[in-house]
Formats: sequence, structure tokens, C-alpha cells
Amino acid sequence: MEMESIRDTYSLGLKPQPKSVTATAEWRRLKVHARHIAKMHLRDVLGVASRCEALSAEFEGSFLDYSRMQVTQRTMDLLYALARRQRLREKIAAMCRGDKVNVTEGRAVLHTALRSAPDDAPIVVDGVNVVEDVHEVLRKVKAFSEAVRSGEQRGATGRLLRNIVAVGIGGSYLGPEFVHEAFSTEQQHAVDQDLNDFYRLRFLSNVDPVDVRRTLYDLDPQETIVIVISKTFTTAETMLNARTARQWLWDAMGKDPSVVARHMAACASSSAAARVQNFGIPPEHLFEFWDWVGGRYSVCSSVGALPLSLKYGYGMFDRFLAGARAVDIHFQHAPLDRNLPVLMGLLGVWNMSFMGYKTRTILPYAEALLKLPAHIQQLAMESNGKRVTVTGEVVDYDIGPVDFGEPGTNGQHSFFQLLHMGQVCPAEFIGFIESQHHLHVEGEVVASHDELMANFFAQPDALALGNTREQLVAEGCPPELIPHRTFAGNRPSLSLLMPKVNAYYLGQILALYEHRTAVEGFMWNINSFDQWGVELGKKLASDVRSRMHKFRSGKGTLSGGLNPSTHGLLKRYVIRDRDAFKHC
Ligand SMILES: O=P(O)(O)OC[C@H]1O[C@](O)(CO)[C@@H](O)[C@@H]1O
Repeated sequence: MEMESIRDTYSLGLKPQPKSVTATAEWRRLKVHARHIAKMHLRDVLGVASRCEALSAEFEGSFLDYSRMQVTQRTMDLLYALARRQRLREKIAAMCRGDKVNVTEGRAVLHTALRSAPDDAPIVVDGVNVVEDVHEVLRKVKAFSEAVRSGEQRGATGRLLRNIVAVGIGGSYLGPEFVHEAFSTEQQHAVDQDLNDFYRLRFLSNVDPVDVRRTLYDLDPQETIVIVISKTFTTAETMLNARTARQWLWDAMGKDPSVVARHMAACASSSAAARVQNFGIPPEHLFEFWDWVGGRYSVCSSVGALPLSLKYGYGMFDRFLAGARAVDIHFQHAPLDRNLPVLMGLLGVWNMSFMGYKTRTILPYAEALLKLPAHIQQLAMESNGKRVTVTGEVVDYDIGPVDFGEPGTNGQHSFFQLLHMGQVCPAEFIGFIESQHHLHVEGEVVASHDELMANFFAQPDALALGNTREQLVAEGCPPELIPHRTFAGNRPSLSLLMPKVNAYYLGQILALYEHRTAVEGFMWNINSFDQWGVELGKKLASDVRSRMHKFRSGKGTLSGGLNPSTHGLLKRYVIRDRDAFKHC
């Protein structure tokens, strides 16, 4: 696409923006303001009730408290001004109505359409109403999952299909795994519990043979359905694992086309349909999604729908979609200062680009959200880890923090030392008012969930307030330990307190983070929807793969064009120098 047309598409027909956002008056004002804020200590402002009330927002019982961010109302007003300057609202609207905001790939970005209602107004992409397409695939998922769960659809030898193996990587794995981990803790739909327990869902992601073994070793192929999840249906690791699984099925039941036809299904982009069929998977087992769904934004498509509906029933997935849809509507219509994903995105921009914090940690105080940090890691880092703006200028400001995390309280006993005393890393605490399980051991002062949540409430204050020399002296701390036990505090965090972990609120969490990521990208003027940075490694791996193959089949040498370091390492690996093993 020509640069001018990219600029036109992205500036949404409005007058062109300055080359760099840093040249705008709004950005410069924030830069100056950040110098004042750097002198403010959270200890001095956290006691002001009106500030705490102002720096909070609520949506359907999910309460966002950002009073522990290093911001004032003026900071927020300056961020809203920058948002207006960056035409944030217009960009959100453009994304949701199907404009091709992924300009480098010429694609719309419509994960919001995946949770549309069947009677929603049409969203037209290249002349097609995608709302209809979405619901046609969802109906197909529902019918197929019900047929499997009722026993109507069986394996090639007539056995019930009770094992679901989802083969995929990156966005074709992390989102569904996060939701699966969380769904597996839900008790609300206990009527289905026995049935749900009967089905086993496993993910085969890594091409490491150990992952293959770990996933398949105790499953009966006759009772297994393998779902190959790959948007492109070309990803090397996924396709090798898919062929491995197919061979495993053939080894058990014979190399008959009916084996693949009955035991394999695919979730892939409609443009990969021919590849799916060539693999042996019939069209009725292709659950398609579309080029306008990015891999890391695909959980709500068949990518999540199929494995999760097979395991938990379609109804649970539908409630998940409803939660995400509620946040989509809020995102598109709530004013900036009441809009949860917008607020989270603006605070992300503030911390990274103005306060200079290059990392961020996500801390769910819920074991159900065990895999949320890994999903957010891909979502945020693949989206916003970029070097140029949408129009190709090198970004000359800080963008795209490093995201990591772990559920609390486990994280407290591993990396929280650094959060409290090492470099400053803004934290996002997520907690729930109600647990899925009530557990109060007789004689204990509090129930287990209260104990968990006591930490959820305490940690943000420890980070913000710290512990001063004076407090330590008053506590009788030995003088030589005072420097070691002093906490500077003034470490920013936000707290998201939600009613309960269930499919509906999980959908909300997913959409909150998807939109937070988009808001940051829109503000930074980058394309959050492509991922060219992963291509070079794939190309080089393909070169190494073909060298290994040629060398092992006596048709070529390893060297030639390789640098001495890679050549040396590869030679050591391929030739398996006995000396290297003598210590084993
Ligand atoms: O769904 P696919 O096409 O197999 O891709 C898997 C993942 O690989 C990536 O392309 C990165 O290599 C991700 O963006 C994507 O989620």
C-alpha cells in the first residue's frame, strides 16, 4: 500500500497529523507535567478522599481504582487532551466499524464483531456482512459440540470422543488456554459438571517432542479428537505437531481417510481452506475465522469456541462472549473518563512514555487466572512492541512495556522483592469479591479467600506508601538494618476489583485487555495489529532446517554463508561430538 494511502486511511479522512506525536502541544505539556509529578509522593496524596473517589471508575460492578497511580486530575485531563489530539474516539469507531486499520496488511480489525449479537447492524468488510458469517460459524460450533457431547458424533471405531487435543501456538493457543484454566474452576453450572469432567482438554503447543509425549501418552486415539488451530495453517511447529498427531491416529486405527475425517478438525482462516482440505480434514470440520481476526485477538472466534464448547458446552462459551460484548459496547460509548479500557490504556501510555517505566506486571489474585499473564504478554507485546509509526517513521518515544506476571499470592514469594525495592514496575492487581469455592477451615480466623484478598488489599499500599526510616526507628529496628528495611514506596499500581470469576466476567477481562492494548497503540500512533518482527526468525529457522536435512541425507554441507558462531554450534549439535557427552 502506498504511504499516502496509508496516511489517508489512518488519519480517517481528517487533516493530517504532525509527523511525530511528540511534536504536539499536548504531548509536550504532559512531558513538563511529568517532571512535577515525579516530585509527588503517593504517601502525601493517598489520604485525600476526594482524590481517591475521582480516580476511580466502575462498569457493571467491576471497579477500577487508579488512585495509586502517580497521577492527579490534571494528569488525567492532559491525557484526555492527548487522546482527543490523537483522535482516539475516531480510531476506536473506525476499528469497530471495520475500516482497514491494520494498514500494513490491508486488513480490518474486527474481534469486536466476534461477539456481536445476531440481529446487530451489519458490519460490512469487502462487501460481506461479517456479523452473519460469525453467527453461521458459531451455530456450526454449537451443533458440532452438541453432537460430540451427546454421542451422536463418534470416532471411527464407534467410541465416544472424550479427549480434545488442541494443537496450536501463540494466539492460537494462549487465549484458549487462559480461558480453559479459568472455566475449569467454575462451579456455577454444576448441572453439566459430570459431563464436563468426562471430557479432557489438552493443548499441544511446543514442537518439543516432550510436549507431544506429555500430551498424548495416556490418551486413547480412538476416543480423541485433534483440533488443529492455525490461522495460516502454515506455522511450522503447529503443522509438524498436526502431522505427528495424525500419524498417532493412523498408527492406532489405520491409514484410512475416515480416521482423519472423524478424529480431526481445524480452526483456520477462510483463506487457508484449501490447505486444510489437502491435509485431509473435510470442509464440514473446518471452523473458519477470517483475515480480519488477528491471532492474538482470536479467542472469541472458533479458535476458542470449538475446544471450549467441546469441553464445557456451548452455553458457557456464549456467556463468555456476552461479557466481552458488554465491554465492547462500554468501550465504544462510555466517556473517556468513565471508560475502563481507555483509562487503563491512557495510564499505560503515561507510565511508559512520560514516567519512563519500561516494565509492567499483571497480578491476578485468583488461581483461575493462572494463564492470564501469559496471554496478556503476547497480546500486549506482539501488538505494541514496534519500532515505527503507522506511516513508517521510527518511533522516537518510549512505547511497549515488557509485560509479565503471576497470580498472587504466589508472586509475592517470588519476584515481589524487586517490585518493592528494585526498579519501579507499575502493577495491576485483579481481585474478586466472591470466590468460586468457599473454604473456611474450622478454627481459622478467616476463610481462605479472605486471606488471599487481605494480600490483594495490602500489597498496593505497601508499594505506594513504603516504610520510612522514622517508622523503622519507632518499631525498634536495629540501626544497621534500617537501610535494608527502608521501602521508598511511591510505586504505582491500579486495582481492579470484580464481582466473581465466571464466564461472563472472564469475557469482560479479555475485552478490557484487548481494548487497553488497542488504546495504547492508537495513542502511540503505531499499528498494534501486525507482527512483522516474528518473521526473520522463522526464515532463519527454515534455512537451518534445510541445512540439517541436506547434511544428514548426505546432500550438502552445514557451512556456507553461516557465521562461525552459528556454524560451530550447529556442527556441535548435528555431529554430536562424543566429547560433549562424556560428562553425562
Ligand atoms: O495461527 P497461526 O497462523 O498458526 O499463527 C500462530 C502465531 O504465530 C504468530 O504468527 C507469531 O509467529 C502469532 O502472531 C500467531 O498467533
